[in-house]
Amino acid sequence: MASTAKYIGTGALATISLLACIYNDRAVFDETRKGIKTQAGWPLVGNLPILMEYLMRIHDFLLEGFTRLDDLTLTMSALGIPRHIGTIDPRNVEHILKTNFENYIKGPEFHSGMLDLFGGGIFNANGEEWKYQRKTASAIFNVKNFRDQFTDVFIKELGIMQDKIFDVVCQEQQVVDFHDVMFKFTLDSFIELGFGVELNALSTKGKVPFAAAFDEAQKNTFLRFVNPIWPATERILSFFMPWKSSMSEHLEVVDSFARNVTEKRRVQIEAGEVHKDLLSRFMDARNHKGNLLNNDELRDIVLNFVIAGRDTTAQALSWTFYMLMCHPRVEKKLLKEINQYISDDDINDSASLYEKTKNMTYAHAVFYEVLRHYPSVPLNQKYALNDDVWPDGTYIKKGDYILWCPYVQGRSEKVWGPDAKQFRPERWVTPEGELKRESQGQWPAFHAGPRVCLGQHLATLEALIAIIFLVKRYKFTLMPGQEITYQVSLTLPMRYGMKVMVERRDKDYTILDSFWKFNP
Ligand code: HEM
Repeated sequence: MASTAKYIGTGALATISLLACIYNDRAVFDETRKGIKTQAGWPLVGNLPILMEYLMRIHDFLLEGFTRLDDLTLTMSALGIPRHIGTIDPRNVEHILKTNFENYIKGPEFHSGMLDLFGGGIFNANGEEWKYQRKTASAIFNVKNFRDQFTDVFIKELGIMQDKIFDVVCQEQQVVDFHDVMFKFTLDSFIELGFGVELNALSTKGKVPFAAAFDEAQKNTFLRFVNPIWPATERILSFFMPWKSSMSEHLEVVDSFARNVTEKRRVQIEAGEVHKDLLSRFMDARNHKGNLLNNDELRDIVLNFVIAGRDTTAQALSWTFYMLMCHPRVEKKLLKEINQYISDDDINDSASLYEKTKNMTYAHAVFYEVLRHYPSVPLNQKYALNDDVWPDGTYIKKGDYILWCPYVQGRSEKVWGPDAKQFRPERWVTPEGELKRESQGQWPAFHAGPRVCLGQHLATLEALIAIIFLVKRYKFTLMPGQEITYQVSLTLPMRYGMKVMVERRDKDYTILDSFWKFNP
């Protein structure tokens, strides 16, 4: 008996050693990919350990990888994770998203990890299921709505932000989490625009339960992409850490929020109310099978549009103010442009504000430069349906997962030149003073091609109006001693928020002086 066990043990060891010799830099049974620079890993497990080690700063880990291998396309193999080929080459990105977009879909791994939170909603859908959602939603993103309705809502919510938060913080010389305020602003604005619900997050102390659960659910969803055994891990975590809310508890909270939104609307419709927003369009629409949408489908629509409308813009605004606080030269130049274009009367006049904002070159340049450094979707993935050859000659096989990395791309000197890491909005302005747009392949902050962000003009308008309003009225200063970094998630939130001190620009005393007397 003992000798049988010994034979089995020796055989197993010999097999593992042999496999380790063959697969000495990659996951077991993974083939090498000729012609693609490869990040070498450990025998048998490939890059899995290093991925786990650097998970919480994955975007910088990838940036270091691309810089070290000195190439715009690379691959790595990791045990349990399908083969991924990553690129930051603008020509390849353009090819994947535009020229040959039909070959690249949201893959099965993406789909299953996202399913719990996003269901069959637009971010997780392919083919006809995606098409009907895109078409239905497109109808509300028109100039008339932008000019007449959206700007009004943004101004109203900014007024609440001013009265309930920033003016109070100024007066009471408190510190406030700017990131949290931006999330409340975009949540209130989008829930009202899209679904006709007044959530009043800006008037609520602390985090709204829906928002807290939604953030955690998104973080867990991202972690599923780098954890091949996530179903087991999530179950084990909830067993051993019962005091921590589990993924299913977070999902319950977001689920009931989304279902309440549609239920409320059904009651309103029965009472004879007429609505013409995103929700009403989807309630009247037919899905890809020709049926009216059921409650599950409507739940997915609501949640997909909340992530689209709330998170991305709140994050972009937060990173914008972080950059402004770190670059006083840019802030000064932006304030000059704002004061040149926008009078105090314009601030409350939607039509005038909308028209004037469109012509503010430097404000746009600041926003684009922020999205180059901090793209709200920092990393993205698709799945190749068929073999393909990218413009740089990379051979893609049917079934490969491909990645493009806007965070890495924006900071790459090979893509943006030697000053890539500098925050310099001037790069977006031509010598004639016109706004310069780079190709979508070079700057895919809003994606590109048929699946380009549907809300890019809405987001830009919302962000610019908020920037104008806030920069004109307040001077923000970073609370010292805090770490500002990103949270690894599907989008790019700030991991610990961003604490700021606030002064009104129209006051002739500085609150910061007195603040420091109390907090030396
Ligand atoms: C700064 C703000 C924003 C940024 C940077 C941004 C960026 C993006 C990106 C990168 C995608 C592609 C995601 C993917 O499928 O992989 C996307 C898709 C989308 N975005 Fe935005 N977005 C922003 C704001 C908004 C807003 C305010 C809305 C309003 C509803 C919106 C609606 C959408 C929709 C519906 C899609 C899916 C398009 C499709 O698959 O056909 N976005 N966005």
